[in-house]
Amino acid sequence: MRRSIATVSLSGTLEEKLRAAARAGFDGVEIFENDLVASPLAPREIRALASSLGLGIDLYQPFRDFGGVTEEQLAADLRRAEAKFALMVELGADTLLVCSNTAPDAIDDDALVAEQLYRLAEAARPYGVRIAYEALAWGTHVSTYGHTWDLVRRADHPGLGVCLDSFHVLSRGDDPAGIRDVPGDKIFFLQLADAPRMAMDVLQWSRHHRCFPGQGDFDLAAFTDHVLAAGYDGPLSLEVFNDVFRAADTGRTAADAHRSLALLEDAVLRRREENGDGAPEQLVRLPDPVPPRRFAFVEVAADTSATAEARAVLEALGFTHTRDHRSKPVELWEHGGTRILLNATDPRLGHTWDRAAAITAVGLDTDRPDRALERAGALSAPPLPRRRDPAETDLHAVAAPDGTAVFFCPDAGPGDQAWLDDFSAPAVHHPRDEAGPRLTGIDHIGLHQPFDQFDEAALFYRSVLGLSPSESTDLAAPDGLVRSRALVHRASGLRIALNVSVLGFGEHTRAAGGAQHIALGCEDVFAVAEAMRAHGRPPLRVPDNYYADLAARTDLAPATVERMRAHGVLYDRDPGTGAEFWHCYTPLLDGRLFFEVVQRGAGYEGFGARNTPVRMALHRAERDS
Ligand SMILES: O=C(O)c1ccc(O)c(O)c1
Ligand SMILES: [Mg+2]
Repeated sequence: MRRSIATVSLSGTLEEKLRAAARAGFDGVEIFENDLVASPLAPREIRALASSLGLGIDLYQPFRDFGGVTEEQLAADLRRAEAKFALMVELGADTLLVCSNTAPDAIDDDALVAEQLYRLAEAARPYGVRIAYEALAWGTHVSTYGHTWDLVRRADHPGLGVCLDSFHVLSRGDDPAGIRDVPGDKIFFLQLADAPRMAMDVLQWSRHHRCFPGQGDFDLAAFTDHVLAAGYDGPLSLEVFNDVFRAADTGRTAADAHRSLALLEDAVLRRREENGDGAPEQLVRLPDPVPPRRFAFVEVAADTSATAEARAVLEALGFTHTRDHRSKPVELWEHGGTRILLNATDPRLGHTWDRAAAITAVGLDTDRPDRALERAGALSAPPLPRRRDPAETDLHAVAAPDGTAVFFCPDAGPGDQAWLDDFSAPAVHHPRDEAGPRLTGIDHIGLHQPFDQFDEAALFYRSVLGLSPSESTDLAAPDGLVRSRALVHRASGLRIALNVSVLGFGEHTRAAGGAQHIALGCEDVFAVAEAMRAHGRPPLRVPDNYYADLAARTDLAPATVERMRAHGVLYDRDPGTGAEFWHCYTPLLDGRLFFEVVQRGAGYEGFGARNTPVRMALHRAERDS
């Protein structure tokens, strides 16, 4: 379908916004009055610029506080409207969004509002302008789409219809299914915004926390499906008021926005097919997601100064340096099927990331790397150019928003990873099942995100890899709130945890790229901790206070708590199922990266988040010492 975006959703000047929207692939824009008023460009020049960029101006907005006013006020409003209609003719915009009245003294009289809307539509007619009437969730008397439709029906003017905005409908908990009863040709415009669930004043929620579809908690596929079922075939237009996007890079946000609509269209299409409803042909299908099976590897870049320590820690965790890359200074470290690549000298080798990061790449075992790449491309994540020798495996990779390279590794079954041939034959022969504690694989990775890329990153992993996001939680770190959100592939158990400093500053921002981590699964966390100690790299020591609290709030036996204390093992339990979780941490490597060792009891789905503030305080103390 036609894809549009309101200029309020992007940072920058009007001109920058238009250019970014066009570059991201949008067909049209909603022009916000503020953006136009502040622009040095004349309306005709804006129209010409938009047109040269291939953008239509699908809507002009907002026209506020109309309807339910005195006759005297109405005269002033109609005069104000005439000026906007004339402006819209210059702009080449034919739809004006009129918001429901939010003035405290608005008159609660439907007959009066309907009559005034009729007069407005009648005044717009000579200009070729139509009126799309939108219920703001905080409108004084008109706050629901059902009410706007009543009024529009009552006014009965061909140039008057409703504008549906998903935020205003879903934030109030209104049932969107009733939209199906509105005639499609009376739905003049559709605005889409998602939002995280928040218990707060709806105006503040709307003005600061909207996000793109797929980034929040609303079911926008169902919402959009209702609107299409009503017969609407106009633009899908994003209208997102968001404090972070207002400050973020315009081009990135536009690309993120466009990706969200591609994902939404695909979700609506699949939903309609599942329900046996016909899918309108304007809906574009994405290539199916290719489920990742497991982490093939995680690549860690360590500055030369940190490589010796990185090696020592990997050894203490039970890894063996088995092979070297044939053309790059990359070491392969293995423990059974768990693999870490240590990029020992040049962290930027062959990749294009633009910021120092401890985890520079992840490899995912996938059935069909070609299809995974195709889906990524359809979601505006183009293949990453790579330097490689002709003889080397042509691994497909895309860049995540923070620059982490995501490799799709062909996986024809255990032991058949072609990319391993790019490494020397094993230098030393290692028996497959060494004595010592067993790691069971990479349980998850934790990627700290730049302040303005958190929602974008979550949508990237969700859409490109088909992972399911959890709700985000805020954790009180020693120098600021850290927001955390997990993305999980339910069938394979592949997990990625994203973190961000909520206010954009704090220890994790000062340290280049923030602290990232690799969590290794095991069957016996105490045995791994013991082996780490034996190798001179014991887990971080956890304060006694933690264990005193643990003993007080759980029924763990004193001897068990003492054993945890002795090994630096932390604990969590799912309050619902009682499933348990044990974990311990290494110190920070190079101030940027740590390893975690986790033991998941059956059915435990979390990450021990309640212990994260303790861990952050420990790492901070260590860094400051
Ligand atoms: O927050 C507002 O005032 C506002 C204005 C125009 C809209 O379309 C909207 O959804 C909200
Ligand atoms: Mg709106």
